[in-house]
Amino acid sequence: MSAPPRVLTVAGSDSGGGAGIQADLKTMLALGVHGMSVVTAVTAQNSLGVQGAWELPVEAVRAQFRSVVDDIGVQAVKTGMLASAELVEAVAELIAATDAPAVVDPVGISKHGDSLLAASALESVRTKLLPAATVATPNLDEVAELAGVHVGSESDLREAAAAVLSYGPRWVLIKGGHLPGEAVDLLTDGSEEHWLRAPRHDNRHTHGTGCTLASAIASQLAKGQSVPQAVAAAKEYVTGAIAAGFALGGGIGPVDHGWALTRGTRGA
Ligand SMILES: Nc1ncnc2c1ncn2[C@@H]1O[C@H](COP(=O)(O)OP(=O)(O)OP(=O)(O)O)[C@@H](O)[C@H]1O
Ligand SMILES: Cc1ncc(CO)c(N)n1
Repeated sequence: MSAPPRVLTVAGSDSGGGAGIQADLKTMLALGVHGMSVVTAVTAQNSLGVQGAWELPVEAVRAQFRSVVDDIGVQAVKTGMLASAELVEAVAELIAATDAPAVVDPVGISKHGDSLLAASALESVRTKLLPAATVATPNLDEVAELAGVHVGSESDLREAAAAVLSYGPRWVLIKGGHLPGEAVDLLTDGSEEHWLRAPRHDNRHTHGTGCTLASAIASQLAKGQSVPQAVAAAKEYVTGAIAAGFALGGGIGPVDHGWALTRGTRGA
């Protein structure tokens, strides 16, 4: 049997299983690629928030990356929580030296407002990580932090995209998920523009949406799709996962990564 496309996530572990490395690997399984991981940090996390976070040494991150790339090879890379300036710079160097496309989710804070990136790392994200990205996928808080653009409505998304593109990613996907109304995102490379729209699901169980979307894009790129095709397919997948999100613990539950695999199989 031929091997499936291989996708590598470079991200933090979420002990609750809804975001981070765990969301990435589940998404990759659901989309038919072989998922692999470089762990950058370990978080103690659940539906209520982040109770603790510990970074791995930069050497451990480099070694994991080299082990995967030198032997197994990758068709796409996704980055998520990178925690510190030192890790951001090391990962930026590693992905810039790899031929595979890189989807960079510039994770800043969790849905509960817990910081997952040191303030001192923002400049390295702007000058080292974003230039190495094939697609950068900031949410509205990350656009404000990185580029100083405050998006209050859909009409501000173009300005936000232009500001992020000025740091050098090939494409940017601005996620308008935090705006009221339709869930609208803008994908552009500065010449083409693609507006992605989905109905807003009135479901508070949205832990892991951003990680899931970025991993889905990387999975579709690894299968050989173009960036606009990969983003459209990923948007469809994350919308289904949000619609099926479920309550766990006492706070915000996860999206359902397996929604398309398990329909009708969750009974007794
Ligand atoms: N309630 C919702 N209904 C439908 N789509 C949504 C909803 N909330 C977010 N989305 C979509 O989910 C995707 C992820 O966007 P979002 O803005 O939630 O990412 P994020 O803030 O980075 O997530 P995370 O919580 O993982 O950091 C986008 O395509 C967005 O439009
Ligand atoms: C480890 C990790 N990465 C990313 C997110 C995104 O919010 C999170 N909550 N936790």
